Amino acid sequence: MTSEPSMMDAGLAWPAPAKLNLTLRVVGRRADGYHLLQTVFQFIDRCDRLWFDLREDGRIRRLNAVAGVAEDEDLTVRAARALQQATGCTLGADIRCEKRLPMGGGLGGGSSDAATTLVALNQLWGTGLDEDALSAIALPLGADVPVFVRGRAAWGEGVGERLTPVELPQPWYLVLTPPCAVPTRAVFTHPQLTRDSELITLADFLGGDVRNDCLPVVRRDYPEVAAALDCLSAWGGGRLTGTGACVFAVFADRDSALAACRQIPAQMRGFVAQGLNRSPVLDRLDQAVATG
Ligand SMILES: C[C@@](CO)(OP(=O)(O)O)[C@H](O)COP(=O)(O)OP(=O)(O)OC[C@H]1O[C@@H](n2ccc(N)nc2=O)[C@H](O)[C@@H]1O
Ligand SMILES: Nc1ncnc2c1ncn2[C@@H]1O[C@H](COP(=O)(O)OP(=O)(O)O)[C@@H](O)[C@H]1O
Repeated sequence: MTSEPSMMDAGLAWPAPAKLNLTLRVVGRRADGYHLLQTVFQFIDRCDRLWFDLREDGRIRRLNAVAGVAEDEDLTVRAARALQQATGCTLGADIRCEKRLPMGGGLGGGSSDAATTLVALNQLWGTGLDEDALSAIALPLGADVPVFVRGRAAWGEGVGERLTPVELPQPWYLVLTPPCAVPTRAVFTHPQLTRDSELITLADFLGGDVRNDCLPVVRRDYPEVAAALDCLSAWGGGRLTGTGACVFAVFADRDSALAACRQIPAQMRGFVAQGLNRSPVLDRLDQAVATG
């Protein structure tokens, strides 16, 4: 079990934070198969880290390997190319990404890497797109990418692109990372997935209406996730983020989260992190703007 070091340790890196879905209701399905959701996104201070070196020759290269992800499929590379295409920018970049967030974990790491690439290169290339324009490029890369571009905790509707910023408490979370990946697509194509949850309002969520419609099918098909959920039963029960595999419990302060963390069986992996209503990528952008 680990706790996140301060962002001050990140040097010149650009952070790509994880998100948690504090609730996730599947309320319908579009003609193209995408599901309509009601969800609440909050960031946590656990991040991938990215570095960008500009190139004059227009090439986009990924310098690190990512297990199972070819360079051309990497969301950082796709994001950079999408920004080039949208703006006609002739500059390129060498991209290095230190992966710290599990893939297929429901923490949105790949989506966050893509968003950080858009935000960083828009600044470093001087392409000058505003947040709305960047979000429009973000959405085709993944339903989760716009919330990371906007960088504010949000009530999300549609496929997750209709975002209303929300100010939430910023508690501490114990996040368990079961040793399995749950592909988002596998959950959304599951015949037993609930797809007709009643619509609620943000006020209902704030009043305690919290659920994740993906949980029953994920719990049943992934015993590693079920074990992690059971581990958190002593702390009010585990909750699933996104389509999983990661699960979390909520704590009022860091010490209680760390104390719970110490009681988790040694073979169970996880970490303690704080909820954030503002993404650290916005602070890094401010810093880049201030230093030119
Ligand atoms: C479910 C959520 C909740 O935050 O998170 P994750 O568990 O993936 O982190 C997201 O909506 C995921 O967003 P993201 O991971 O960007 O998904 P995408 O790449 O756009 O879609 C992956 C696949 O999931 C399905 N999909 C995704 C989103 C959605 N609203 N309806 C869907 O049916 C589609 O089949 C799509 O081919
Ligand atoms: N830079 C990247 N980091 C993580 N995953 C990536 C990346 N580029 C592409 N992917 C693909 O996106 C998938 C979803 O990754 P991720 O966003 O981390 O999980 P989730 O959608 O469950 O939150 C991965 O399984 C991988 O195939």
